[in-house]
Amino acid sequence: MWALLPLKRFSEAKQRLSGVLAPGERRGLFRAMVSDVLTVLQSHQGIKGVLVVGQDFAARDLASRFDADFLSESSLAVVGLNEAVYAGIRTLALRGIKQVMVLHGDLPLITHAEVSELLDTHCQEGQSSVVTIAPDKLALGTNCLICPTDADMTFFYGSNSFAAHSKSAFRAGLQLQAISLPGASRDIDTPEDLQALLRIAGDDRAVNTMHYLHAAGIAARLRGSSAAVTQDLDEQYYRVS
Ligand SMILES: Nc1nc2c(ncn2[C@@H]2O[C@H](COP(=O)(O)OP(=O)(O)OP(=O)(O)O)[C@@H](O)[C@H]2O)c(=O)[nH]1
Ligand SMILES: O=C(O)[C@H](O)COP(=O)(O)O
Repeated sequence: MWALLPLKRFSEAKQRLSGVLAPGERRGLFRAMVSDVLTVLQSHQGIKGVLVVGQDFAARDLASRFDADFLSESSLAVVGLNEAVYAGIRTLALRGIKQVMVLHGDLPLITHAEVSELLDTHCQEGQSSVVTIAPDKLALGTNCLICPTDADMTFFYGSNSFAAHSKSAFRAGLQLQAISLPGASRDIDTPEDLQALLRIAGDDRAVNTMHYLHAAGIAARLRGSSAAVTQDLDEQYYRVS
């Protein structure tokens, strides 16, 4: 099992946080969140390697710091996230890697135990015919997805991608499993997500991200902001197949 981490140009990352973060802060936060994800992946025995598919030097640099392989999008004729994911999976397939976990860089709360749970769930169901998805907290997006690298999957990252990937798995003749993972379900897209992160992070979760948010003064600024309305969603555990 390899992990595939698509990363867009750092200067363009996290646009939805533009209202509360300066451009440099968005880059800094993105870098810290990706570092948290790479820390978990690199220390996990079940993940044999990580391939970063990226667009700029910042992504290449981060990949090399975490001993991940790097695939430059400029060397490929691809446009956008879905084509980048497809190209990354093809690259892994050509190397003889059979299974891939695609995940996003904005999941600083993902834990080692959650990766284990995702892998165990996927592996116990005959890996070659199953797609396993850990969606976001509203079960709309696709935060982590495991599939065989030779699966005939079309990718639909964007709005409502969880439903679209479920259909894609069905069309490819694969069984879909969905698993709710509290940390991995919390991608950090909006100011409200950042507020929630500041409330719930702790222990050994999101270490780089929390350090950055405090060091850059963002935590203090956001905590003082009365504008943000925060609403915690149930972190209820569910599993469907
Ligand atoms: N390699 C690659 N990764 C991408 C591309 N577009 C998005 N990503 C990555 O895919 C994940 C989801 O991306 P988006 O939701 O589009 O962007 P975001 O930066 O998380 O948030 P917004 O800018 O607020 O939309 C992030 O980890 C991005 O870095 C792309 O064109 N190429
Ligand atoms: O399909 C998805 O899950 C989205 O492309 C993920 O990105 P976001 O959660 O950062 O919007």
